Amino acid sequence: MTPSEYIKKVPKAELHLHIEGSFEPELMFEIAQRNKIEIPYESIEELKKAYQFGNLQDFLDIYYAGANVLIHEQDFYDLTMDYFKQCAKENVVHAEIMFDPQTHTKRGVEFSTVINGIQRAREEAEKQFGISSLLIMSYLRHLSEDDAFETLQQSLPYKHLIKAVGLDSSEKGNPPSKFQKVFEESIKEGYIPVAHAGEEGPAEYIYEALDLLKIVRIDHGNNGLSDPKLVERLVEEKIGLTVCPLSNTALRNVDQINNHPLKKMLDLGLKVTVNSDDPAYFGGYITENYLSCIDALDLSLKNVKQLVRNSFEYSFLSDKKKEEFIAKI
Ligand code: HPA
Ligand SMILES: [Zn+2]
Repeated sequence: MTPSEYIKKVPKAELHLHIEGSFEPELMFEIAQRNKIEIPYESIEELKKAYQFGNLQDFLDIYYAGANVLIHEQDFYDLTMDYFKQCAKENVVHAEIMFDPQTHTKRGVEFSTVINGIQRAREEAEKQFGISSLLIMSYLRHLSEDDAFETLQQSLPYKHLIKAVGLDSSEKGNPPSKFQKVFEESIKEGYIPVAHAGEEGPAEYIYEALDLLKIVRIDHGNNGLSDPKLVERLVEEKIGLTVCPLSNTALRNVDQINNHPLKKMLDLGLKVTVNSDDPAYFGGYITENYLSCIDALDLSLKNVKQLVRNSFEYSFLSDKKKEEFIAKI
């Protein structure tokens, strides 16, 4: 079997997916219409043409604007259900989904509206497709730590539905150290800590995420490669890295897919996984991310099997569940 044939069929897990980043233009237009919200594009085609990004901030501006049309519980259900339908098509059997409450609460949408819509879709996906999932509540790092504390408070009635906390949005100038206290408190509440680090920011931010936020998995982490001592530590401490190849090229953190460091990271013994990040904006869901790398980096079947295995190994599933899934790959 070729690596491409294998990846299309094998059951896999996705560990880095922003639900707001899976908002396809078709659904965005539909929801905008039913909520009577104007979007500044004439058509789906015109909107898609705007998806040209020079950096992370260019993307975030469009991503937050797109999320503006999400108002009702049903909107969050539809958004999440669309993602699960795609998972079912691609044989993604487990998904660890990030959501950004502040993107919505800042606009006056209740925390409960967001999480109830997402939760209903999770239950439906489990029932309809047998897909397992968990939630990572991500704090927006361009906002203040006090703001993140408020979000932590709002989440507490729903603690049983949320597995982990994350840190996303504009990385440069918003180091992990800014959120040390809220992560400490989040851990006390029982949330597992993860953070975006080393996507655009320096290796120093990865050290901060490890040492100050006590994170157990890093989202992206590419820029850690600039520091051999850090690489050694990440390997030794078995820190999972949720790498997102098509995101990296779309946001110009990597100039072209042929130069993506995924293979190098694997060869160094880093615990890398492949993920889609914001698939509606970056040109492909998880299978497409794998296929691009298989093609451009000439990944072997052994490489791809390792990546799929890592996607379960570095998930937040119980050891028993991990074993059950890994037995099927
Ligand atoms: O790729 C990303 N990076 C940082 N923050 C984000 N929020 C959504 N997607 C991203
Ligand atoms: Zn991300």
